[in-house]
Amino acid sequence: MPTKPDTAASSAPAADASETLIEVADLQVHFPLRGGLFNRHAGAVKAVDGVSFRLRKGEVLGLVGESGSGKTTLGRTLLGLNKATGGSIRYRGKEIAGLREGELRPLRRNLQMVFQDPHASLNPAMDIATAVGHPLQVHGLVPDAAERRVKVAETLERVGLSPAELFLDKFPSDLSGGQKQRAVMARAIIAGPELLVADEPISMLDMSVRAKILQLFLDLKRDLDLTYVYVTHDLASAKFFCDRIAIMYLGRVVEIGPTAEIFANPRHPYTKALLGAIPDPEKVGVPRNLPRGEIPDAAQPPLGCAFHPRCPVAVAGCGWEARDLAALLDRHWLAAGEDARLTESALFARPAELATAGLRTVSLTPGKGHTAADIVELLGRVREKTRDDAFWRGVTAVEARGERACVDFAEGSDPRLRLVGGTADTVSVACHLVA
Ligand SMILES: Nc1ncnc2c1ncn2[C@@H]1O[C@H](COP(=O)(O)OP(=O)(O)OP(=O)(O)O)[C@@H](O)[C@H]1O
Repeated sequence: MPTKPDTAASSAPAADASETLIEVADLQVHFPLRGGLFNRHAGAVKAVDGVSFRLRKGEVLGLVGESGSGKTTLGRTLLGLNKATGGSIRYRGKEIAGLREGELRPLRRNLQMVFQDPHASLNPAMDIATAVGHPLQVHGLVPDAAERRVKVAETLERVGLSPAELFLDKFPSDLSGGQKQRAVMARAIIAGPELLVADEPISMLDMSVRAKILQLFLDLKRDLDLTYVYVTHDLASAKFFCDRIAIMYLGRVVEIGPTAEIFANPRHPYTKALLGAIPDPEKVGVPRNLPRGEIPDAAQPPLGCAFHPRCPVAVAGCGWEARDLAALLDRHWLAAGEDARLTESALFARPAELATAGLRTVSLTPGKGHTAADIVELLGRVREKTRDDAFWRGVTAVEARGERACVDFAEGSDPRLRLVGGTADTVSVACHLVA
C-alpha cells in the first residue's frame, strides 16, 4: 500500500480540532448469551465494553484490531444498527444511543455505512439506477423519478462509473467487484451524508483495485466534506488512509492517537505486536508474528488487562488468575510431549479448578495417589523450565495448605485509557507499563 498522498494530507487541516461530530462516552454493547431452559441469561458477550473517543469533523478514524475485537459492532452502533447497552453517543451534541428506529430514520441520511461485501450489499434484482437512487426515494428527497435518474447519473460519474449511461440500467451481476463497491459508495453518498462508517470496504476486492477505491474515498472526503470511521484489521491500509487510529482489543480501545505517531512510536504492547505482524511485501510467506494464544472469549474476559495472557511484558499487577495457570501448563505440555501431559495431569483431581475465571487464588485437589506436595513439586519443575514466562511475575506463592496445593496471584487491576505524550501528538494508552 503506498503512503498517504498529498491530497489527503492537505485535507487534514479541515479536521477542525474544535468541531466534534461524534462523541462516544463509556459505550457498551453486550449481546446476551442464551442459556438453557432453567438458566435463560447465561451472561453476555461484551463486544464493546467501555469505549470513549471523540470524532472530529473531517477526519478519518481507523478502528483496528484482530477478529473479534469489537470493531464492527462499534461501527454499527455509531449508526444505530446495533443497540448500545450502556454509555452515550452524541451526534452534534444530540444523544442518539437510545433512539428508537423511527427516531433514527431521519438521521440515517447523515450517517451511512459501506459494508465489506459489495456483492451482498446490492440487491441482485435491482438495477443500478434504482439501487443508487434508493436513499433519495426513502428520505423523500427527490420524489420525481426522472430527476432522480439525473442525480444518480451525476453521482455515478463522481465515483468513477463513467459514462454513467453505461451503468444506470445494468444489474450488479454485470459489474466487477470494484465497480460494485463504487456503486455502493454512490448509494452511500447520494443523500449527502456527513459520516460514513466503512467496514473493511476493500478486503474483498482484487489487490489491483484496493488502492484506487481508498483513493476514491479520500477524494470524496475532500470534495464532499465527509468524515470517516474505517474498520479494518489491516494496519497497512490504515496507515495510508487514516488521520487517527484506535487500536481495539476485546471490546476496548487500548491505544488511540494520530496515525503517524502510532506507527513511529507505538506504546501499547498489543499495538507493538500488531505492527510487528504487518506482512513484509519483500518476504512473501513469512509467518505473521502475533503474540501467543487466541483472543480470549469476550463473554469471560481475563481479569485485569484483557491482553495480559498474551503480553510478553506483563507485570505482577496485570491481573493474573487461575486460567493463566491452565494456559501455562498447556504450553508446558505442548513442549514436554504427550507422555508428560498424561502423567502430570493425573496430579490434578479436578481440572475444572484451573478453569474458573477471575480467581486470584487457585486451590487444587490432588489426584488419586498424589498429595499437595506433589503438585507443588511439579509446579516448581515447570517454573524452572518456563522461568522467562511473564506468568511467573504474577505469582506470589505456591504452597501446600492442608490437603490442597495453592497458587496465589498478585492483586491486579484494569488499566484505563490515559493521555500520554505532548499536545501535538496526543495519544491515549491503556497499559500499566505506560505512564
Ligand atoms: N449479533 C451478535 N450476537 C452475539 N455476539 C455477537 C454479535 N455480533 C458480534 N458478536 C460478538 O461480539 C464480539 C465482537 O465482534 P465484532 O464482529 O464486532 O468484532 P470485529 O473486531 O469486527 O471482528 P471481525 O474482524 O471478525 O469482524 C465477537 O465475540 C462476536 O462473536
